[in-house]
Parts: sequence; C-alpha cells; structure tokens
Amino acid sequence: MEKKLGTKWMKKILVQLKNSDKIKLVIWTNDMIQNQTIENWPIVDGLITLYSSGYPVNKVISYVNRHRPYCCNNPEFFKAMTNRESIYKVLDEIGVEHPNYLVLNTKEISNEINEETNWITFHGKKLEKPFVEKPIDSENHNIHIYFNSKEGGGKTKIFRKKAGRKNQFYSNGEIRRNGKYIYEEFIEQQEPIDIKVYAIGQKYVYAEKRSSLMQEGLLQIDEYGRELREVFKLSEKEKEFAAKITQAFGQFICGFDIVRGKDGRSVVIDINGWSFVKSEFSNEYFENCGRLLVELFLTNCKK
Ligand SMILES: O=P(O)(O)O[C@H]1[C@@H](OP(=O)(O)O)[C@H](OP(=O)(O)O)[C@@H](OP(=O)(O)OP(=O)(O)O)[C@H](OP(=O)(O)O)[C@H]1OP(=O)(O)O
Ligand SMILES: Nc1ncnc2c1ncn2[C@@H]1O[C@H](COP(=O)(O)OP(=O)(O)OP(=O)(O)O)[C@@H](O)[C@H]1O
Repeated sequence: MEKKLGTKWMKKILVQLKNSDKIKLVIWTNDMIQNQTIENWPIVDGLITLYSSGYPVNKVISYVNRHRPYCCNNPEFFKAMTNRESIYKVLDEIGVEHPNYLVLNTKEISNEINEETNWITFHGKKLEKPFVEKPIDSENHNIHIYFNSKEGGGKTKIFRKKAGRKNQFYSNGEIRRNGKYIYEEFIEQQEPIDIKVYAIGQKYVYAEKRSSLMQEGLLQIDEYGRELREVFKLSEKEKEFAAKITQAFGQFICGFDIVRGKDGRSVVIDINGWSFVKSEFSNEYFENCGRLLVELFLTNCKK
C-alpha cells in the first residue's frame, strides 16, 4: 500500500487534491491501516481505497458501513474483482464482450478430464487449443497459453515481469491439475498487442498499447527503463465499455485490458480496478484524473 502511495504517479494525482482549498487531505499510514482498529481511524467524508495484496478489505468495509464516507472506488466490489469468473459475469450483465470460457477445478476433477494433444474434454465439453488457462484468482498472474500442434504445440507461461522477461515457452503442453482455473478461448489478434485502458468515471478514458505479454523475447524498454508503450486511440465502442465498467464495478478510477480479435471483436480480458498509468508522457491523464477526483469528492461529500 505504502509502495503504491509513494509512487510518482500517485503523487501526481494527490497533489491536485492537496492543492484544492476545499479539501483537507489525510494520508493513512500502512501501520494505521493494518494494525489499528477502525475505532482509531480518522473520520473522513471521502475515502480513496485501492486494492493491493494484503489490503484488509473486510476491515475497510466495516469502517465504510459505520461512517459512510464517499468512496471513489467502492470496496464492496474488491472481492468480486479478485475472481475472474465473477468479473466476466458482471461484464455479461452490462453487455461488454469477454472471451468464451469454462471454469474447471482441475485438482478435484483430474480423473474426469481427458487430455489429448490438441484438446481437452470434460463431461462432453471439448476445449480445443489454442486456449488460455488462468488461475481463477485474478491476483495470480501465472497464465499459460496452450498451442495446437499445427502451431508447433507446447505452451507459453506468462508471469509478472522478472529480470526483463514476461514469458517462457515450454514444449510440454500439458495443462495444470493443481487448482481452479478459467479456460478461455484464445483471441487471435491482427497485431500482437495488449490495450491497457485507464478509465476515470464516465467522463474520461485514456489508453496505451504495449507488445502482447505472450510475444517472445525480452521486454521492450523505453528511455526511462520502463516497458515501451504508446498512446492508443480507442473505438467508440471501447469507450462505451469504459463508462459501463467504471459504473458496474463501482470503481471511479479503473484500469482494464482489451485485446482486439482478427474477427473485429474487442474483448475485455481483465479488470484491474485502481491502476496507475505509468508514463512520463501522459500528463493529460494525470491532470484529468486529479481534476475529476476533486470534482467527484466536492460533489459527493457532506457539505
Ligand atoms: O495496476 P497497478 O498500477 O497497481 O500495477 C499492477 C500492474 O498493472 P496492471 O494491473 O495494469 O497489470 C503492473 O503491471 P504493468 O501495468 O506495469 O504491466 C505491475 O507492475 P510490474 O509488472 O511489476 O512492473 P512495473 O511496470 O512496475 O515495472 C504492478 O506490480 P508492482 O509494481 O510490482 O506492484 C501491479 O501492481 P499490483 O497489482 O499491486 O501487484
Ligand atoms: N483470451 C485471451 N486471448 C488472447 N490473449 C490473452 C487472453 N487472455 C490473456 N491474454 C494474454 O495474456 C496476458 C495476461 O492476461 P491477463 O491480463 O488476463 O493477466 P493478468 O495476470 O490478470 O494481468 P494483469 O497484470 O493486467 O493483472 C494478456 O496481457 C494478453 O497478452
């Protein structure tokens, strides 16, 4: 949490709240959040809550229920947002496209899964490669992509960036049988890119593209040593996704990822909740983010 608060990206946003003469900004330390009871937490009119590993969601919800501060990102949704199936169910409700999927607890039903070179079957359901296997817990970023033998077979393991790498190819294409996974259709793309979308409520959305995490080789780095990204122009439909997603998930500041299929579909593959743009060249994003947050709190907090 403190790591997130200390980033220069967060500071670019907070400075605008600090500079507003109508807002008194109170920064809560990690010690306060983790070790003190909610009775000792300051009583505030507005609250910025953002999910990160170790974040005490239940404690924060108890505080919010007791004091009813205005939350720009509603903590009631945080648990649902850590489950990839729950995320897709919400997307269904709001008409936002996601990949077709199947959830399997491969540990519990290992004997019932029949695995062949190019597909798996389970109780009459057939999943053909290529497909993507993601831990149901969206905080677990160890994602495997399985290829058809026509494409050379094997699998690519994707993981959080480590020593300039983001993936590793393995010739063994067997699925994992040790937990609950969501199996998704692999969206074939025209250009192998990830579209990282950063929405701010209904009024503003900004996006960047980066080389897909499954692209071979080392990360492409910019002059600041950060992953190379470029500003990306979203379609009108993708902008509508952004407005619907921030509303449905109750997250005023909300990042999510899109891939564009060869078939023309735009498909949401991941919702990240509060997520920072991390670019030296996106001042416009930070200015809008700070301005809209100030506006949001002034409109919604008790006078
Ligand atoms: O959403 P955010 O801003 O909270 O950041 C997320 C994630 O963004 P995503 O959610 O859009 O995927 C970042 O991935 P990218 O967007 O940079 O690809 C990732 O950075 P990373 O891969 O380690 O590499 P760097 O870019 O920092 O070098 C970061 O890990 P930490 O910096 O180690 O905390 C994550 O934080 P958390 O989820 O709390 O672990
Ligand atoms: N259904 C899919 N079809 C094609 N490629 C996909 C699909 N799902 C994921 N990918 C690729 O795998 C990468 C990781 O997927 P995803 O974003 O779901 O993982 P994550 O670990 O939740 O990411 P984040 O770090 O954003 O939280 C994507 O950036 C994309 O390149």
